[in-house]
Amino acid sequence: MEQKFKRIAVKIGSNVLARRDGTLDITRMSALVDQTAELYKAGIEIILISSGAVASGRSEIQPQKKLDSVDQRQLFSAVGQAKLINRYYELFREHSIPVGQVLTTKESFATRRHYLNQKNCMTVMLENGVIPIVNENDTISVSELMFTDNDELSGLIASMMDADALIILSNIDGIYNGAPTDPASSVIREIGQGKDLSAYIQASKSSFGRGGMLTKTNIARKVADEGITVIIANGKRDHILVDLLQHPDETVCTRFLPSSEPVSSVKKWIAHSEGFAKGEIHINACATDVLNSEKAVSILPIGITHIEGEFEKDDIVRIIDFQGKQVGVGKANCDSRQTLEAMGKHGKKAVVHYDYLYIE
Ligand SMILES: Nc1ncnc2c1ncn2[C@@H]1O[C@H](COP(=O)(O)OP(=O)(O)O)[C@@H](O)[C@H]1O
Ligand SMILES: N[C@@H](CCC(=O)OP(=O)(O)O)C(=O)O
Repeated sequence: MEQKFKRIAVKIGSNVLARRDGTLDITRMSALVDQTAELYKAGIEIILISSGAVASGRSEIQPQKKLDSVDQRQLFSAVGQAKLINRYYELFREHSIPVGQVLTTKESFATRRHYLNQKNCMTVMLENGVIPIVNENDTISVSELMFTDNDELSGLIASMMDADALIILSNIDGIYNGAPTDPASSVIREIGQGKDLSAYIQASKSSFGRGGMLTKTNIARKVADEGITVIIANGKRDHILVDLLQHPDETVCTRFLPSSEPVSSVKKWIAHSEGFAKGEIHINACATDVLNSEKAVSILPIGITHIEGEFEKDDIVRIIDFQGKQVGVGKANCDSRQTLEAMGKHGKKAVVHYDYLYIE
């Protein structure tokens, strides 16, 4: 087998694992496990991000009274995740491959300490030949602080674990250049950097999914910009995983071409931490120009016009240009009070150092 990728993250969407009636499609799951085992035995390190907890719990339990959406998610995922991981455990055991469960929440990515702790957990699993099977801990996730869907989670995991590729398996062959149901539409096979896809994406999403194609494309672009190949393919197609790696040219999918410029590990974390930003740093036209140039520059007080919000040193802040457009995300080198004091002055230390600045 061609070994272009040494480490891959594979996201298996709810719709790949759920049948039309919401029950777990064991045949599909078993086929995907067989393929994962084949790749594993060929020496590829694999991290699975698997949805399906809510979908598999739904068919297991009939609530006594009508439940609101939060109660439903908590109840179904508590029951369903146990069922899901048990299935994976049994199916991988037939290949003598150990697996481990990693349940996480969005907040666990907020601080660098938590982030590195999770990274360490999965690194030690991979070093010991264990396949991590990751899902959101839906039982304790707070609605406002949930991942948009598991596409977002899979992007974070691929980035955190420095994967060479992220394969997102959905119930569709890739991104169509029109409505997927329109016979005139076809799958876009390759997407280069900076391509705007918004005109193609329909608001529709599949029956058990949470995010839809728009989140998939946004995440895919961001992750590819960090130098990771992203592939969107149909998890319901037989042999898809192995085909994608063995016969990439003949296998229908959408491939986001990765940036050739490497992004440091800490910048990857910052790039995905935007949701935790505590404040905004507004910069003037001159600072915007320098930031957009090829040069490696930090945000200095002289280029700052004003700030929004209160932040501490090491908090995540958004960088806003003179036209009000967000141009980046960074880790503050000082708190908001010190920034206000230094703002507009020459010869002061950087408010966001280049090493902790991710330009979009
Ligand atoms: N241009 C497009 N190309 C492909 N799929 C699209 C497009 N626009 C909208 N979609 C919808 O996105 C769905 C897949 O996203 P989603 O429901 O989030 O799946 P998953 O549960 O696998 O994450 C497809 O089933 C399709 O209905
Ligand atoms: N954590 C949830 C997955 C929710 C979700 O957004 O799934 P998906 O539509 O596959 O990205 C579950 O296991 O049911």
